Amino acid sequence: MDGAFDYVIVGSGSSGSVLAARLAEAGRRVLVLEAGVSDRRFYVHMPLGYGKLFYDPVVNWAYRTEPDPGLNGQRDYWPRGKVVGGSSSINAMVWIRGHASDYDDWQAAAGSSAWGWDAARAAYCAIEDNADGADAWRGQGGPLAIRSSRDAAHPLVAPYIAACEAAGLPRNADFNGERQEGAGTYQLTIKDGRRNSVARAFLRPALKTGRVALRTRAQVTRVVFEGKRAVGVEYRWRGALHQARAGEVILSGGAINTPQLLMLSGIGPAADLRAQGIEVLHDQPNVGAHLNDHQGINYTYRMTVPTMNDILRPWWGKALVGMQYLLTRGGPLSVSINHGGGFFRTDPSLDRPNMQLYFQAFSTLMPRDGERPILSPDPFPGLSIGLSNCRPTSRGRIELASNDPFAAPRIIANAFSTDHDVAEMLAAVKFIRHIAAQKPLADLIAEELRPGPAITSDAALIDDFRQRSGTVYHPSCTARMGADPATSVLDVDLKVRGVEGLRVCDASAFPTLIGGNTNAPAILMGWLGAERILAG
Ligand SMILES: Cc1cc2nc3c(=O)[nH]c(=O)nc-3n(C[C@H](O)[C@H](O)[C@H](O)COP(=O)(O)OP(=O)(O)OC[C@H]3O[C@@H](n4cnc5c(N)ncnc54)[C@H](O)[C@@H]3O)c2cc1C
Repeated sequence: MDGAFDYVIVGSGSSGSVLAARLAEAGRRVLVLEAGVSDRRFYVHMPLGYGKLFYDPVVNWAYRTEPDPGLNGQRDYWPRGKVVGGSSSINAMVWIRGHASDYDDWQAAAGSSAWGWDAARAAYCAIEDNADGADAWRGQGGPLAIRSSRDAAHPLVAPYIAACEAAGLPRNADFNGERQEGAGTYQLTIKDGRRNSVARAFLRPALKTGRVALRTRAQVTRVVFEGKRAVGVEYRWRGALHQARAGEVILSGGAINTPQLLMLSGIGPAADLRAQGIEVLHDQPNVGAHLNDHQGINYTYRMTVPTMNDILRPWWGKALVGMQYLLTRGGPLSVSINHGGGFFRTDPSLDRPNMQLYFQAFSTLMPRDGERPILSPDPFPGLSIGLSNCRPTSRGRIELASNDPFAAPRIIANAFSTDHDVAEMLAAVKFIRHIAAQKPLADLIAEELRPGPAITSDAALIDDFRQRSGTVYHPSCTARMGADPATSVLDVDLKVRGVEGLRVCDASAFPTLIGGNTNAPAILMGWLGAERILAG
């Protein structure tokens, strides 16, 4: 497999698979090395298999953060896909582009319209095959099937949206349309009742061209350099170390593994590398820095009417929905866990939403440390209204814990480490209660279970979200792109500054965190990244 490739891409995730497909489409020969396993697994394809994948170490890096003072000293659990398709093969399938102005922020950081909203919008329209058809905002005919959860929505979604309206949040039929703010249902990367990962939509068709080779269970251990030029990678496959050479090396290992791999290859903060016994090739303090992630929390209610708990918990219900799924590819197992959602502002003077809502017509009162799968529904009718912040100001970092490439890096999340993030989350959780207090939803609620009616003061609410919140799985910016060499790792063409022949293309390259879920922007990164790479 050595020698004949124009590019070697490390990781087949949201960015890497799209990049591979686009480079192959342009006639280039690409080798994709993926540390994880094949995605040909039932629970990857069945949308509600999400819960089964959440803690499964076979398909999941299953990271733990360092004890986080902002989360009352707890170690948060950070799942990441370790499987073909990367995190797009284990995620909750919500398709959100983010706010248009997020891409103005990218343009400003990159100093180039190549990453601005006009470019992003055109790319999204080309990427999408939206079942609702094309309009000024949506695309149709692209490789990635998107469909709204509207038609399969649980009966409780309607009272939820009506309650949001009563709370002052208008109904919104398309969060990816002209206006992000409002309440409604999500668009999902689901096709014919099956998860539509990047493996399904991009990589598998690309493999058929014969210009892309994929090696699974192949974990890259370092980039191989001749002088300061990257000429290939070293990887472990079937118990032995191998080398793959290519014209260029592109790291698409995600926001945790890419900075780890850069540091293992001698690119990172010099003192930290030396402390691990790694020879410094290029001193780059921004590698692993600027870690940016969304924090989320659920408020959980006992209902007076049936929720999905009532059908998903009993054995006969499981059998029923299982049969329904196998026979028709429909029913509760064919949808995302997120039945509804929304975006709102905690302060009307803000110029864009700063909070995202998730409505789930079931409850799990999920424990933090995985003693129980998250889809083990509670033995009563329950539902959850969750939210996460859009643009937190807290910053964490990724550090090497050791120079062993098979050891997990240290994740220092630093959640809620700024007064800003605490204040806006406090305002946000109060708004959840405001929604739940509105008719017609309020009439269906028996009681608030978490945090519970005893938690009312600001101090108690803050302590509650420090205790119960956690990542919503969107770590980004740890090898970020930017026009300013003093504060970024990559130039506008995604090239790693200070060396030759090496680029990064994944969520670690985001200049700033997008206000919404990160699969769409990671796919966009692969799509637009291919254009930068093909331009030279
Ligand atoms: C549980 C969960 C739920 C989520 N829900 C949503 C959602 O509903 N909507 C949404 O938009 N986003 C969601 N996300 C986030 C979104 O999926 C990610 O932001 C996005 O997939 C990241 O893309 P990426 O290309 O940066 O990395 P990934 O997709 O994670 O890909 C990285 C790939 O590189 C491989 N790799 C890493 N290191 C190496 C190495 N050394 N050698 C070889 N291969 C390597 C990994 O195994 C992986 O396959 C969720 C994420 C998770 C984990």
